[in-house]
Amino acid sequence: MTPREASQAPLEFGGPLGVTAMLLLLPATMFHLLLAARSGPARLLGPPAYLPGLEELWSPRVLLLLFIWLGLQVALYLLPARKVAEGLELKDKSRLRYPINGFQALVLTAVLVGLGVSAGLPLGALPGMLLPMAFATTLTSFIFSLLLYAKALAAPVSALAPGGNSGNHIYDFFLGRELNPRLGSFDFKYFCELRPGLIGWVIINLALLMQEAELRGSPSLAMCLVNGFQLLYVGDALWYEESVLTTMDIIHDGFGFMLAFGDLAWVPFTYSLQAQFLLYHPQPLGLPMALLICFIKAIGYYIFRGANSQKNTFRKNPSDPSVAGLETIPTATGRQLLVSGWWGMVRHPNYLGDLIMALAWSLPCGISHLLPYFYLLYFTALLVHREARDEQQCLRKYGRAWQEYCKRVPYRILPYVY
Ligand SMILES: NC(=O)C1=CN([C@@H]2O[C@H](COP(=O)(O)OP(=O)(O)OC[C@H]3O[C@@H](n4cnc5c(N)ncnc54)[C@H](OP(=O)(O)O)[C@@H]3O)[C@@H](O)[C@H]2O)C=CC1
Ligand SMILES: CC(C)=CCC[C@@H](C)[C@H]1CC=C2C3=C(CC[C@@]21C)[C@@]1(C)CC[C@H](O)C(C)(C)[C@@H]1CC3
Repeated sequence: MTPREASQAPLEFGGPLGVTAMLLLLPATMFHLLLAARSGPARLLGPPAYLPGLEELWSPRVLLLLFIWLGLQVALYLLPARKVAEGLELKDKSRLRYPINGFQALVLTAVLVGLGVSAGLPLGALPGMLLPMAFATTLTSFIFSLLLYAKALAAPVSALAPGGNSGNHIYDFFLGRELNPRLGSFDFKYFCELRPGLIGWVIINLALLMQEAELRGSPSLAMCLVNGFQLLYVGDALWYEESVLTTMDIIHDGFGFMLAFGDLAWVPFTYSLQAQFLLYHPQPLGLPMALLICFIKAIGYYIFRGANSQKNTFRKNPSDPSVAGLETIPTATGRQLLVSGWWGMVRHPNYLGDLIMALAWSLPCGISHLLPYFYLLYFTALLVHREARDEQQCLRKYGRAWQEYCKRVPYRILPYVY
């Protein structure tokens, strides 16, 4: 790219040095967590009990399994959809079209896995394959991101993301140069964000539950709660699939290593950490505590769903009766900002609900180890950073109206605290 073409967008994630560190640290952290979960002490901090050799990580059979999985999800994505949604307007004033059939893909995957298991598919063997599977997925994400980078070299300037075109190769490879890389109508980012990793996560959880039942006669209450809560989260994401079209990932971020690795490897292998931990470290959980945890999950889900649906309904149709009575601030762009309802409580009520749910996912693992709380810690850091990125974008987009909103709603995520 010539310097003239390089975008002037401010560098994020600590610039080239920061993203180089993340390129190495993210996969290293994922493998550390996988090893720690199966080790006796299950320490989050401190060195792993051992370092696996290449023969433990590399398996052509597992790579083939991964490709079968990706192929299956591509096939389900290509099935006729109940609806085709339009994305937000792009720089060149066009709108992309997206199939809405993610929930259907989840149900069909469940049916296929169910049929497979009843025909003797050894799903309980999956937990023993997590290390080589994570290795194959990391390698695939890396090669995939290189291909995306190469593809973006031929993309028109209007197709590039605002952030991933600094001219620094490593930085742009990490953030992603092209906003919506596609092959025909197949959208790589949209597909990866919601399908193979997210559905793979619940399949890994289920495999861990089945393995626990094989080892101990029946699945534990803690394992059932973790499975149920995370299945609800994934089911919700796919049921409300259309709302992903207005997230930062789709409308702002390019598709590079961060999202490719995040979607395909990080989500299934680290988000299943609580279930991995429970397989190797069974935790007693009484009914009263289980009910309390369900209550916490329900509060988190109520806030998360309420806030996301309220904003999505408002953005789609501000005169919808469920949002028409809410107080708003007009902006110079013609759009309005909500200042009452969920979005009048804090500036990111959906993050608050998501964090409360994250707590409920860890609590069934007891309080003897820090490891199952990794997701809560990582997610807090991710959302605090994401919130700061979003606020900068909103300030650029809405100027004074955003400043007025910040004055009216002073707290970001947690009322009276942050
Ligand atoms: N589990 C996980 O790993 C992750 C989960 N998430 C979840 O994904 C969901 C989406 O998050 P994300 O994409 O970060 O952002 P949001 O859904 O919070 O969207 C932010 C956008 O909403 C609009 N907005 C902000 N304030 C208002 C307001 N007062 N009134 C109307 N519109 C407003 C602005 O866009 P505009 O005005 O242009 O519409 C802003 O850019 C969240 O629930 C989050 O918790 C996110 C990251 C990771
Ligand atoms: C540290 C690292 C590897 C960064 C990459 C971050 C990604 C893992 C996340 C960025 C935004 C995400 C979203 C979801 C999953 C995690 C990633 C990809 C999401 C699909 C989870 C389900 C939710 O309901 C959601 C659809 C709102 C959400 C969208 C953002």
